[in-house]
Parts: sequence; C-alpha cells; structure tokens
Amino acid sequence: MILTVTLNPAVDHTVGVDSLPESGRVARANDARIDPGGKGINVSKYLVELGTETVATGLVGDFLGEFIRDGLADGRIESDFVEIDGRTRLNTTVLTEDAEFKINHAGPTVSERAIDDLLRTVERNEPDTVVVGGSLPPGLDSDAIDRISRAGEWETVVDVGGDRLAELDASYALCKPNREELAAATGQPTRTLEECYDAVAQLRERGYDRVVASLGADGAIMATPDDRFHAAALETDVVDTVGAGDSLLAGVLSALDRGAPDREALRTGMAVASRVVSVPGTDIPPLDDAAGSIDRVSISSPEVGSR
Ligand SMILES: O=P(O)(O)OC[C@@]1(O)O[C@H](CO)[C@@H](O)[C@@H]1O
Repeated sequence: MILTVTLNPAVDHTVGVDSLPESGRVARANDARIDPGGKGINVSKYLVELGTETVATGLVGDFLGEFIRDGLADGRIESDFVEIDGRTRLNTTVLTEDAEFKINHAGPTVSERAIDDLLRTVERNEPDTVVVGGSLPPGLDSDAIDRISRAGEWETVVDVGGDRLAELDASYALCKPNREELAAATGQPTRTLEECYDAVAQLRERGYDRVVASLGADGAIMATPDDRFHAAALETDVVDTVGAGDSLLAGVLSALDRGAPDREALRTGMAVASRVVSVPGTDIPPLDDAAGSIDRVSISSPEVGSR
C-alpha cells in the first residue's frame, strides 16, 4: 500500500476571470471550484483513480482541515489524518484567458510533537511505500522528513522543494523535482536536457535511488541505477498545470507498484499528467483514457556524452 504524507495540506481555490482587474476594480469570476489539495493528497487522489491502494495522511486543522477530510471521504479516498491546533491553509489559483497565477500560504505553525503523532499513524498503516509531498509548515524542518524515512522498513519517496532535497540525508527510493527544484537542489543550470541529466545524476550520487524530473512542456526524465531516459510530453490543450507533477508521480508509482519496468512507469506517468493538465485545479478526470495514450508517449535515451 502507498501511504501519502502531506505535512502542509491546502484547500485549493481555483477561479477563472477574463483578465486580472486593474487596481481598485473588481474582477467577476466566471468559474470557481475548491478541492482538497496538497501534493501528497493529490497523489492519493490520482492513485485511487488509477486503481492503486493508498491512504492519505498528514496534518490538518480547523474547518479547512475538515473540508479536506470530508472531500476525500466523498471521493472514496481513504485517509487517516493527524489533527493539529492551527488552521489548514487556503491556496488560490487564478486562471485568465492566457495565464495562470498561483498564491500559496505558508500554512499554520506546527510543533515537532505533531511528527510523533504522525509517525504513529504511519506505522499503524503498515505501508510498503511512503510518499512525502509538498512544503513544510512553519515550525518543521527537513529533519521531520528524515525521521519519517528512518522510522520503518518502508521505501520513502519525496516530492519536496529543491532546498529540502539538498538537506535530506536519510535514504530515499525516489525523488521528483521539477526543473527549478532540480536547479535549486544541485546549484546546476537546468536549461537543456543535457544539463538536466547532469543535475539528476548528481541527485542520484547524493543517495536518491531513482530520480524523476518533470520538465513541463519538455516532458520528463528518469534516472535509475541502470538506465536514463526521456519521455516526451503528449500534445494536450492545457487548462492549468496545477497537479501536473503530482499526477506524473502517481502514474509512475502506480505502474511500479504493479511491477512495470521503469520505462513503462515513466510512460504511464506522462500519459496521466497529460490528461490531468486538461482539467481545472486538481480535479480528477477519468484516467482510463490515459491508459489508452500510454503507447503514444515516446521514450528516448540520452546521447552518449552526458553522464
Ligand atoms: O506549497 P506547496 O506545499 O509546495 O504546494 C501546495 C500545492 O500548490 O501543491 C499542489 C499542486 O501540486 C496543490 O494542491 C497545492 O496548493
């Protein structure tokens, strides 16, 4: 079973406006939705849709935390959260005709004691894999993630900021940076595919067994102990990119969980992510049609010369 841990969940508010208002003017939203969110929670949402067993845990508080619990229950997504004193945050995405703006709150202040409660929750669920996703709320540092990795026999996967990737020192089965996080984690440029391969190789040398880097319209690359390859993005009408990285990760993990080879896992992730960017916010589209597009994802290996 894959247990996802979201230490700083969010209610995602997505609004559509024709254009951003000038100062002092009111923009009338033409579309709005609220979804339970946060990176680990999103991974669980997509895993359920992909038919992979998962439980979502993390730290939630107050009425927005309640909204997340209820929203997941309504979507038949199993959860086992730790209640905290603070209030879960509200993050906002504003979509205009041709642009996407995202505003994320820092989140409530959390004490290190919440991690003790969380570790008991993780152990009780007996996961094979633990996915820690998203930012840390004020009061916690990278040590909280290392503690989760070291607390049991499970494999730990991280989808966290580049600065965190640079700090973590427990053992990790996989990490999933985006291009900016890859650059921040390694201090390397990541403009070209070749530079991205070099940065990914550095992360592997630092102890991340597999690295999956999401590169937006440039697709994604994966490096494993035996291989490296690139998956091209599918042509899609993009509504917004919120949840793209989470769905890529869910697709990869779902395929690995059923024993698929790494190449197939990256293809699956890319097909799922291409489907998810075609719907607003972190809405969960039916993903059975993503399975049909896996064969359309082309995979290639890097030129000899890059590490
Ligand atoms: O502030 P963080 O934790 O880095 O990211 C949180 C977040 O932007 O990530 C998800 C999309 O990946 C959203 O559901 C959520 O609002």
